[in-house]
Amino acid sequence: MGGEGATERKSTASHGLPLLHTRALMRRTPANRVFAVVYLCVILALLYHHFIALLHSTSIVSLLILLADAVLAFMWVTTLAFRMCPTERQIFIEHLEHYAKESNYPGLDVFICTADPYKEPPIDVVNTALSVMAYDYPTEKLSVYVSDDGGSQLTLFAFMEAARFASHWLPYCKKNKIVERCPKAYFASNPSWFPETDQIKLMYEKMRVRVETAVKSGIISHDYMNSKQELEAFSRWTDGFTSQNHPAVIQVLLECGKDEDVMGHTMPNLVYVSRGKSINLPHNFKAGALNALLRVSATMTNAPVILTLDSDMYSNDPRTPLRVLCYLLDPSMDPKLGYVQFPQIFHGINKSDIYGGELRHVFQVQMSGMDGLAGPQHVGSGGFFRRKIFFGGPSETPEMNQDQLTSKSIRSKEVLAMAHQVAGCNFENQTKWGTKMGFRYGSLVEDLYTSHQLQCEGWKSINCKPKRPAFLGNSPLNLHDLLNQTTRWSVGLLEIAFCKYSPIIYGVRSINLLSGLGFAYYAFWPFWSIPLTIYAFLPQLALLNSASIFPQVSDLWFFIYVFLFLGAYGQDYLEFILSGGTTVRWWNNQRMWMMRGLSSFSFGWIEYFLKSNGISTFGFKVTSKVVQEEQSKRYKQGIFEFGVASPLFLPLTTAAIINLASFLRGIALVLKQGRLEDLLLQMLLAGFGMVNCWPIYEAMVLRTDEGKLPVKITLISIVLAWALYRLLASSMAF
Ligand SMILES: O=c1ccn([C@@H]2O[C@H](COP(=O)(O)OP(=O)(O)O[C@H]3O[C@H](CO)[C@@H](O)[C@H](O)[C@H]3O)[C@@H](O)[C@H]2O)c(=O)[nH]1
Ligand SMILES: [Mn+2]
Repeated sequence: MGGEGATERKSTASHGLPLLHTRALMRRTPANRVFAVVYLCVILALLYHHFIALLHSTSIVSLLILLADAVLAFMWVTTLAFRMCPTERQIFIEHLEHYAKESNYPGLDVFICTADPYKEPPIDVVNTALSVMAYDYPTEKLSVYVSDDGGSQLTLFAFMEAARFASHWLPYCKKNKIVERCPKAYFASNPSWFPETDQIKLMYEKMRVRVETAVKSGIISHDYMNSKQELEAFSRWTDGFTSQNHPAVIQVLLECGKDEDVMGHTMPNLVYVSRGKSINLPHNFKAGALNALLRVSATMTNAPVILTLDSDMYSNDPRTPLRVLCYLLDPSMDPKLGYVQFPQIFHGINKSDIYGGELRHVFQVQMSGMDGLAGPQHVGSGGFFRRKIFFGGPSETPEMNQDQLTSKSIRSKEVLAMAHQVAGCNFENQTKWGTKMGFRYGSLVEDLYTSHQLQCEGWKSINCKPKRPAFLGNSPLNLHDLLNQTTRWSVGLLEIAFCKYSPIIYGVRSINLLSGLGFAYYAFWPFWSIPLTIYAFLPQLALLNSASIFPQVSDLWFFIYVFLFLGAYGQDYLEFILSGGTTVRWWNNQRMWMMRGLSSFSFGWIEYFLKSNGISTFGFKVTSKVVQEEQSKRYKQGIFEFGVASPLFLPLTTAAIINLASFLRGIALVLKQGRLEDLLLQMLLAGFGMVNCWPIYEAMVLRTDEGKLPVKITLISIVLAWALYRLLASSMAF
């Protein structure tokens, strides 16, 4: 919301220099606070009503409804974190020159993670790397480290190609002041033409074809190797080498001060790292990869500032590091500031965002809310950290000494030997890595888990939300991938909710009450499945059995229900729209919230129990960034993609059938017995469910394309729906 906040009038800081940044509470804050008080009173009244009703007669139905409403009330309380102090900030990059010369800028080490050359095409990872290598930042201060958890020669090969192309691309961008520095995005955007444009485009295309051909065929032609050194690099893929079991491979592809671009300027460092892995040792997924990079980079450049990026999150603005400096170089900044977080913003999402993939609430609304407290959580990508925050709390960590770094070449034997040692699979044994140091182990959602613990140690963070997105990434463009991703998150979030650092116990005490609640909101995300499942099935099953379970229209409590529903939905809608969203996207977003609730969150619970009891090992399944053409066509048209016979769809289809059947039954009851008064709420609910389920009915009966719902799933869910109906009818629940 540009300009919503009343920005501070003051234009100079107390030391007389022009301000680097300002902050202000959003204008909606007082309204949010008043509404919260009113809403809280109504929630309490409803819970009191339930409680009294329970004293008179206890049934499974009344207990379940109480449970659902209690969880809803709890989740509402946690959202206070986002609504009490929503904050906006402004940055003045043009004032930076008053504070520091370029030569005094801190070093910046960029970490890019990739894990699978078939799900994350190496050419895309290369694009991400090129986009940050071309940052408007002093080149000698910039290093890019790529972590390849797939341990793949294909990725190394792609980066050798990238290093060569970079020597043309970087000077081209800087000379022509290109804003779009991710080559793929640049060439797709119909760029303005410069004398060298055609030539550069041809080079890019050649590189792309070589890399893609290598990935397709699995063969890396030696004809492309320019030096003996490059050839030798591949000799480390010996016979026993697998992605899960191999020694560390580190290859310096570009060295600052040694390698030059075609104009004779130095290049930034570019280092390929595939940390050592052993099938007998846990590797802790992305958190493990990032910790290996923390150590490897410490042996080489040890920059005081670190940027983490996912393989698909390319830079969309070359001046992003300067924005961060506006905070880090401000002498009046709170020394506890540990990291600056940019929201994740996605490209390629269809107009109506059918899968709610933009996560607008998280990135555009809630992070601004947390910004007014101790600061937003880290979201895995687009976080600029002070390196020292990974080594202790703000009071324990002095500024790191940069002089200890030798001036040795990062290609020297000593440095490389050290780097290989710290990237080995055994290095972390009996150390504090993952517990007190680096990214923390113990949750599949390592970003939330780590940032929560960092804030508990006293570190603070800032949300940076420039108009032009700093980074652009991929969101799953297929329903099954999206539900799988949410299931993984659910497992990781429950690991946080139930660990000894649970935000609801530890966080609320260590950070502050509201921030703790904000972290709890995410950790307890899978809890949405409880009220959503109850409200998607119970009133409808009661309706099928002709039983009324809600107050009559003439009853005051009827209006309480209506107020609570409209109040929550209305506020949610307003926040979505005020942050720049559209009504259609909001509608789809709430639909996906229900779908996630019924499917992913519930499966997340199951996986979590299996995992925590040692029955199964649920790992980090990387989301695929490749989509088939037909699928992508349907996605662009806004058609839901089912296609596979996945159990993840079963709760959705079963709910769709039950809501439809109960709505029809309700109509019959109204027509035959005139029972609109006592069944209205249930009918409204079933009707609302039906409208939301429309794409499911379509996929069940109307569609013939590959993305329709497999008949098997429809049949199983009919049986399930029937069984549920019979079960409840016979259990005398009503
Ligand atoms: O063993 C692994 C698994 C994954 N990754 C990397 O982790 C990143 C995120 O993986 P992705 O499959 O894209 O997961 P998402 O669910 O899309 O990621 C979101 O959720 C993750 C936590 O679950 C965060 O780490 C991410 O930053 C956040 O974007 C990618 O760059 C992967 O290469 C690894 O490096 N090693
Ligand atoms: Mn991702």
